[in-house]
Amino acid sequence: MLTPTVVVFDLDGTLIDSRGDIVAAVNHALVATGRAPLPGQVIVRYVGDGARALCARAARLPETSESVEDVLRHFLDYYARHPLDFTRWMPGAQEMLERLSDLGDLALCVCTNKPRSTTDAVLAALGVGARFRAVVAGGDVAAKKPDPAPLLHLAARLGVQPHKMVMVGDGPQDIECARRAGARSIAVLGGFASQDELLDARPDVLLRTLGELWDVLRRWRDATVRLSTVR
Ligand SMILES: O=C(O)COP(=O)(O)O
Repeated sequence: MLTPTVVVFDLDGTLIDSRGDIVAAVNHALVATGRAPLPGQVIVRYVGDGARALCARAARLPETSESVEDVLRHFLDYYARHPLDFTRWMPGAQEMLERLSDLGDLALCVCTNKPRSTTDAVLAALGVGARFRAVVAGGDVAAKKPDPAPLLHLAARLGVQPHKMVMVGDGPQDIECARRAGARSIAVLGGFASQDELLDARPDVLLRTLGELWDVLRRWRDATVRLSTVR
């Protein structure tokens, strides 16, 4: 087993708790297009497959319907203006990012299905854009997670083999994307997916919070050092 050199984070539900802002933006879009707002706990169940899928599910439209465009436009416009009204770091996320950045020899990246405009707005508002070597957002490549394409795109951009990457995420989309790309996967509880959904996705490791990530990476690193000494 090789030590990972690239740690790729999912954004929504993994690094940030963005539920409040997503719900506010969806409800703004629903009302602006003449629809009734939905309870927050209904909307959060629709998150994970990108903004178009989210808007379509909330507006009860097929994703291919042209009417989704209107809802999506209102959603994106509102979210770009309100990226951080309610959004907070997930437990342990900010400290873990700082600790891993200080290590210096790991490339940190983001791979999110969130659209590029809202991803940029949120990372800029949090003041952490510069911590990431690369960010791939929804729409940057043709397919979204769970397709392996976004992660393979990152691997090519960084010039690393996918098996040297680890994808850290709160959704089955993240785990499947990692497996299909040939990367390792770490699931974190507390985000948008339930524990059962995450277990069904068969991650390599399941964490309660991001605070536990350090130990996992250290153990992989120690195991690699021991193996190379044996050889
Ligand atoms: O916007 C989404 O659908 C989910 O975004 P994520 O990939 O960062 O979880």
